[in-house]
Amino acid sequence: MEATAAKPPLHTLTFSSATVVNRVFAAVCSCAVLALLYQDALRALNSTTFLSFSLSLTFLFADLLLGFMWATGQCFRMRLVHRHVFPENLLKVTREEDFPAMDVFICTADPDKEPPMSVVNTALSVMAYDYPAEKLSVYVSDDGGSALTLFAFVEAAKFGSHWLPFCRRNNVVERCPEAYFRSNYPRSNETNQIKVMYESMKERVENVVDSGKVTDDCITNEQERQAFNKWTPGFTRQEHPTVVEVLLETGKDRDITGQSMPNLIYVSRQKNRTSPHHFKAGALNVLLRVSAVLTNAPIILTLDCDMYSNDPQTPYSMLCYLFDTTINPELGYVQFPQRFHGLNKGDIYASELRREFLINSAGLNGLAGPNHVGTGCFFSRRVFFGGPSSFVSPEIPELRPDHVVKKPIQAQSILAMAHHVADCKYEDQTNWGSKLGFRYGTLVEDFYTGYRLQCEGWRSVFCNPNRPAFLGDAPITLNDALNQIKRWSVGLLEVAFSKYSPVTFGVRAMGPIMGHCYTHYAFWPIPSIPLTIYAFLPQLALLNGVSIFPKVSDTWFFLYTFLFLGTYVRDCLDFILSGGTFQRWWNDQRMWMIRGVTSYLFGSIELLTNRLGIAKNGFNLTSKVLDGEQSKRYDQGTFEFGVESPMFVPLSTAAIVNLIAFFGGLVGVFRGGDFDGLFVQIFVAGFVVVNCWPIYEAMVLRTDKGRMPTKTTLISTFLAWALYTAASHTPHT
Ligand SMILES: O=c1ccn([C@@H]2O[C@H](COP(=O)(O)OP(=O)(O)O[C@H]3O[C@H](CO)[C@@H](O)[C@H](O)[C@H]3O)[C@@H](O)[C@H]2O)c(=O)[nH]1
Ligand SMILES: [Mn+2]
Repeated sequence: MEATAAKPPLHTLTFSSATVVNRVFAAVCSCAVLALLYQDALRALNSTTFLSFSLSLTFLFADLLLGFMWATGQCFRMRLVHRHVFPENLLKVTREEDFPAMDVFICTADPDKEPPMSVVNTALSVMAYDYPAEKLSVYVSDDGGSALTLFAFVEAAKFGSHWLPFCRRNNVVERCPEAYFRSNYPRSNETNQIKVMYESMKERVENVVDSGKVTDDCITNEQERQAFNKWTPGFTRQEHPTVVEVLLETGKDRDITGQSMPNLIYVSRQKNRTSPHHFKAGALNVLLRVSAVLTNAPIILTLDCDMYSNDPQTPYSMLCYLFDTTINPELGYVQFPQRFHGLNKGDIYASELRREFLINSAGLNGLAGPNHVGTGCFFSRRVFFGGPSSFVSPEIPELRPDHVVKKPIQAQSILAMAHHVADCKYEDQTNWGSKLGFRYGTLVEDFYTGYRLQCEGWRSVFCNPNRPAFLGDAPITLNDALNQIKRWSVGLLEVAFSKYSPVTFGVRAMGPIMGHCYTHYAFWPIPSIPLTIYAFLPQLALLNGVSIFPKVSDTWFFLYTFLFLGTYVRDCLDFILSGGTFQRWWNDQRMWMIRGVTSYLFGSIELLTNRLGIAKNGFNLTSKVLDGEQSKRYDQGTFEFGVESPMFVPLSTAAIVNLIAFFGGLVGVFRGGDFDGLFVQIFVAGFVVVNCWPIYEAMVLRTDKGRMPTKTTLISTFLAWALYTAASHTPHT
């Protein structure tokens, strides 16, 4: 200890005094929630009619679920800490020669939804890291099996030999070329030259992508020809052999100044229709094995194809945790948050997911560490082979994390082995996906894998520097945004209802606090039930003059007010104190309600149909293509409906029912109705109406292509009418 004390710190940890406030608040609110449930139960017991009995029971159930989500959500706030890293001290305690080697994994799956140029930009941004090039390898996994993507990378390798030295020489911070040229970069001869070079590469790539094939005149040498020859006529996305192309080899390939380039390797694993490929988790496991054979770096960085590096110094921050001797040897991964570029001012679709990606992750930082979010995460390779003290050996010694690669990556035997481990039958009868590597069985492989690693005893750290380490694309249409959340909902519920459910297995393995944090996420879509109930029932009752909540003059009314204000104000404060804006918070709470009757609901239904064996949906990629008109509307903060999505139906039905109920309720009260008894319902309907403004606009006022499709409006109006009719025929007594 004495010897290390003299060294400057790499990392500090301080406890936050907010923890005390959080605990007190949680205790007070818990009492209020219990009182609410008691009140619900009391009403059910005292009800005199069947209708009021079933209504009270329904609300008891809804409040129980909301209370459950609220309670598990408090676990994130039980031990707040601040961590700070000092990357500037790194070279004082260690030398660059001692940096560990690093393998970067970039996944892409479809050249139409994920433009190869954007994948290339991500790769270039990490190839240009301030990190010894001979220790850096970038692996690209192409699940789209596309010659177009390979072509883009052939071009990127050539451009990289200019780009990397350019960044170094000029100390460029934006090392993603597209972001650099978008920024206010200094204009000089040199920057103009590199820009011309970039633009011409971009044009070549985009021409090839538009034409859909790599023609002979695009190929410049024999090695390239051999690579593209693998795309024989029978080669399709679903059925093709493995392609491993070493595009750059460190030590051999040099940039224009003669410095070594990092390794750049294109991998498209073998696919056939009969073997399950397990989507991204499957792709990552292939990369784990291929990279083990080729380079076997002890550190692995995983990135989605759109998540480019926004800071060349990021590895330094990561190393501050890794080299800090005061940190647990059980540190398994360092997670950077998902952050996005191009969000509009109000972030109308709440794609920032501030609560999930920033607030909660920061909360977990004082516990066993944040959950894994699929991208921007530095892993120790060892975590994929069993717990800290229970090593699980892979089938062949070449894949062991301590295996040392002695041959150059282009050696015949090495490449042959790489092809072998990328075979689609390779995993049969092995532990891959269950005990080794990324775990299978859910559409949220990231969440599930991180969870299982933490259950095995690995810990993690959350690193959220002021300058975002990575930036990605967020969906710019409502339909895309809702579909993404729907996929997550299905995936999370798959975990929630599996034998490794956090409520049972997780709580046992990690203890109650961490276990309940994971429970909160696994059951993330559950508010769909209370939200759907609250979106329709009080309103339909209101239209029929039936009072279902306490009167304003009743003391229980204070409880409702306290809970509503308490949770809302609290949430808003959390949001703003973490750096968000009021407007974004408002849109965030709106999206929560919208998701409740769309993504969460459809996701839950989809899980149910999956389990019943009726249908099984795959991994629907989120589109990263920008349509000019859509982008424009998005930038103006206008909601994009446009397509006839089934999810829009319950959404607009709820919007219509609430509007009618609100005005119907007001009219009723003016005609001498029971204001005292109906106030809460009128308030709920009014609150929904205020939130639904963009929907009314899209249904009636707008004429652009992003308006609500007329068919959806008609169906929803009919459904609203049907609900109203059904409700008014329900016997009240
Ligand atoms: O069969 C597949 C499907 C997807 N991907 C890749 O997975 C990544 C994420 O896909 P995307 O459509 O962008 O989904 P998102 O919802 O934006 O991704 C979030 O959610 C996913 C789990 O649902 C995680 O894998 C991601 O890391 C996380 O960012 C992309 O790079 C894809 O290329 C594959 O490699 N193979
Ligand atoms: Mn994405």
